[in-house]
Amino acid sequence: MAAPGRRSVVFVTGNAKKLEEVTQILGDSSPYTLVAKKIDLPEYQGEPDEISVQKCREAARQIRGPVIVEDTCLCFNVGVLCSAGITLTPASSLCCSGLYKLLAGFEDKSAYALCTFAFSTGNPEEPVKLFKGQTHGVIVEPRGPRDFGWDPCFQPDGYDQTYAELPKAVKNSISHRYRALSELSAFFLQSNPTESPSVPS
Ligand SMILES: O=c1nc[nH]c2c1ncn2[C@H]1C[C@H](O)[C@@H](COP(=O)(O)OP(=O)(O)OP(=O)(O)O)O1
Ligand SMILES: [Mg+2]
Repeated sequence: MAAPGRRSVVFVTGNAKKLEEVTQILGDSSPYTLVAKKIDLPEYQGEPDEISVQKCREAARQIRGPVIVEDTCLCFNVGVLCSAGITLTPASSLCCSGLYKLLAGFEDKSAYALCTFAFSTGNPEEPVKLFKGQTHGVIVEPRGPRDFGWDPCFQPDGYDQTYAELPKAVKNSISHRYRALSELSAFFLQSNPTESPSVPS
């Protein structure tokens, strides 16, 4: 239930761990309330921006109103295979140890997690807005709990623990998702309340 005076917007995701983190990061002080809707959206292919726009348009079509989606990619910096780096979406197609082995032959184990939130007003004529966050790190042999995707094999720069080993509060204060959510929150804070997203409660 949305707090009085606070705007609500539907967040479409099929990933419970993602939703859990988003809820923790936003806390009580966020300028909007997310109303979660569990829908498995298609896994689009393409550049991260394109994927997010397509995903958001489809979510808006289904919800018929203002909607947010989020897409996360793990991007590798190995320049040898492809100058633009390789992007795997979704990372679930590769288990964590597979991910490490994939890079075994490469000296460059650097990578970054890229999170993109996409917002649609629900009007298909209006452009989808994107809000992005990146966290740089290295791919390591998996360490820590294996309950969230590639967390055990991503070690953020400046830390000697993987995302999976770090306390949740620490991951949530440096993560790709945290950074992208800061951008999204700034947008909602700035946006004119009369034009801001709202859904019937
Ligand atoms: O912080 C993260 N730490 C580790 N792994 C993560 C994280 N965030 C996403 N992931 C995994 C889940 C999925 O295997 C892939 C992204 O795919 P992605 O399409 O964004 O997520 P999803 O399909 O699970 O949920 P959704 O319904 O929101 O599309 O990377
Ligand atoms: Mg997905």
